[in-house]
Amino acid sequence: MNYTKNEVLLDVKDVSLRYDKPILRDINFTIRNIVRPGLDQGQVISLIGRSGVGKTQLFRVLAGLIQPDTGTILIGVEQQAVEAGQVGIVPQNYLLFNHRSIYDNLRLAMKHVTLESKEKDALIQDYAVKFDLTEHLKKYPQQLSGGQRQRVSIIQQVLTGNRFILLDEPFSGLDALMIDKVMDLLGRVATLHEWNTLVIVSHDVENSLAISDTAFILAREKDKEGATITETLDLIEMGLAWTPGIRENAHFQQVVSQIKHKI
Ligand SMILES: Nc1ncnc2c1ncn2[C@@H]1O[C@H](COP(=O)(O)OP(=O)(O)OP(=O)(O)O)[C@@H](O)[C@H]1O
Repeated sequence: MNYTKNEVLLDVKDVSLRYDKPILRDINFTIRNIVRPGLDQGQVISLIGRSGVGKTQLFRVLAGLIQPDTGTILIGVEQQAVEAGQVGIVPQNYLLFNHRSIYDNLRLAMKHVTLESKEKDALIQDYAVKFDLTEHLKKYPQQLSGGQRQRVSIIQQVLTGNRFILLDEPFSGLDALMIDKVMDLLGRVATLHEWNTLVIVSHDVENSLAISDTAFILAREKDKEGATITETLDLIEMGLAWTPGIRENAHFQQVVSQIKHKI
């Protein structure tokens, strides 16, 4: 596979968080800009851990929504400390306004984008065609299925212009067909711009690994409190990244089963 990993896009250093007990401990990882000749290849990273391990807290820290007790999160090529609003978030209960149409929801997402009104409209129409939403633009969120709402929610974050998008459990509550659709969508979002970086927080080992170039396993170590990164999987080096149909691959299934035993 012909690629290089260049500048740092996300640097998480010594992050810890505690409430009445330690939740996150010594979280350290770096995401670099992957460059593939002839492609706008973005980054897709998974943080995988079992229920209750601290994924949602890490999600909130990475999004700048809560301050960790120690550590720093630097984002973008400029490596600035993360602040709420700089990172697109797709939480489990998608953030859509129910009293506004899908078009208006998307339009609202572009509030701070410096484009003329006509250009914003053209961009929405363009994304709607690209991502199968044209027939839904006039509808209201409640008239859409969960999977369709999720697609709108992801596109909404793309339209804000944020290069980083954090997704909390993007596969939960979706049937197999919808999972394939969201995988396809995420893969396409990741190739819209080389700096686009998707960070998936999930307990779903198989689907998370299938879409990622890198995965970090979040778990508790024996006799230690608080979750930390216990393993890093470089799926590119393992020959398991960027391959459609990878879930059928025997080596991939072996890796999935090993990770399921470790979390
Ligand atoms: N405000 C809080 N005060 C005290 N403890 C909290 C608070 N919020 C979360 N916790 C604890 O932090 C731990 C991690 O919670 P978190 O929601 O991050 O887990 P999770 O991995 O996202 O789980 P799930 O997949 O089930 O949502 C849990 O033990 C939880 O009880």
